[in-house]
Amino acid sequence: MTLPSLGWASFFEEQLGPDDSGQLPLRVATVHRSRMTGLSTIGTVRVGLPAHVNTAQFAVGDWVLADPQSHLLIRRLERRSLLERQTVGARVPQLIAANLDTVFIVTSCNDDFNPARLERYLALANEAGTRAVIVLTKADQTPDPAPFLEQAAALQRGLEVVSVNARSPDAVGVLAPWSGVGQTVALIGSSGVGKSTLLNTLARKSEDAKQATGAIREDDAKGRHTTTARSLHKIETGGWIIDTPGMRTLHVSDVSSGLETLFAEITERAPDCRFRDCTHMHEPGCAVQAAVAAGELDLARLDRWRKLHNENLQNTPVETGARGNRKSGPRGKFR
Ligand SMILES: Nc1nc2c(ncn2[C@@H]2O[C@H](COP(=O)(O)OP(=O)(O)OP(=O)(O)O)[C@@H](O)[C@H]2O)c(=O)[nH]1
Ligand SMILES: [Zn+2]
Repeated sequence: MTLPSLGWASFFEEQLGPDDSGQLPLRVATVHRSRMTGLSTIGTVRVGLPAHVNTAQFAVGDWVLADPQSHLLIRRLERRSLLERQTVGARVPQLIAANLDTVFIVTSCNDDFNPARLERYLALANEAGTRAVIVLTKADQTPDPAPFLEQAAALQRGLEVVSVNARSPDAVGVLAPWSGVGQTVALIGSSGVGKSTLLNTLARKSEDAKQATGAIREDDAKGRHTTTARSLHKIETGGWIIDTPGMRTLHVSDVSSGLETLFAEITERAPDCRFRDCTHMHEPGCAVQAAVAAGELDLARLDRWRKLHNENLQNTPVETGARGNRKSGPRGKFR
């Protein structure tokens, strides 16, 4: 395996200083409570963790530098993208996957299809700094997937949407544009939509994937449950795929820029409203309501935007500085 085939790019190379020469770059492949494994040019290795290091600070897909002999962790490189989510009661967000090029938001051509839920996933993917693709599974179980494709495509400007039978090898070809050598994707979506099935179809025929997952399983042989852990799998077409645990409830917080991208047709109109703090509900001179009245904007979509926008405001921590100045933490994808 070469570093570029593992997703290494100039973005990471540029972070190396003179002191880093000779150190071993590793791509984090699995993260457990007290253990991490990484992939490198030499295969799968267990990453040595210094005493003060908590594995919760790492995500599958991270790039780290390690000592070439002992494999002891030296430092993590800056991330190009980071998919994370806030879970109820947790102080810090849960890291889902790092350095992704694409998130496959998986849903199926049946009752699971739910625009409001897909919008939540889209907000998360946008905020992570990755491209989102909607993958509609179970296309073989509906007489016509076209209405699902059409509805999904309307959820965000320029959004790419594909439909597949996740059990068919044809899915590999359909998803190939995002699964080539050096590309990394993550799967997110509700339980039962076909994420595991898709993963198996995409990763099955690759000998490398068998080796990587085989080696990791061996490491876990002493009765530890590893099925819920996320891991990096090799795709037949050369890329890497990260499975994520099913998300039952998905609350949004800290996704303001993700929502702006998602609801561009609403947020772009706001500057034309008469009042700067217009809520687009009943104010005079509201450009958004005018668009609804003119039939250019779907009222249901505006309602869903408001719900997510309010939920995000409510859940996003705002530090209050001296004299009550509102001050938020640093945002953006470089963390
Ligand atoms: N016919 C058909 N069945 C599918 C397709 N995708 C998934 N299935 C079936 O749907 C069921 C659920 O698929 P899974 O892959 O387990 O779903 P999941 O998203 O991984 O679910 P969790 O592991 O609970 O998150 C399985 O019985 C699959 O065989 C598809 O495209 N076509
Ligand atoms: Zn308005």
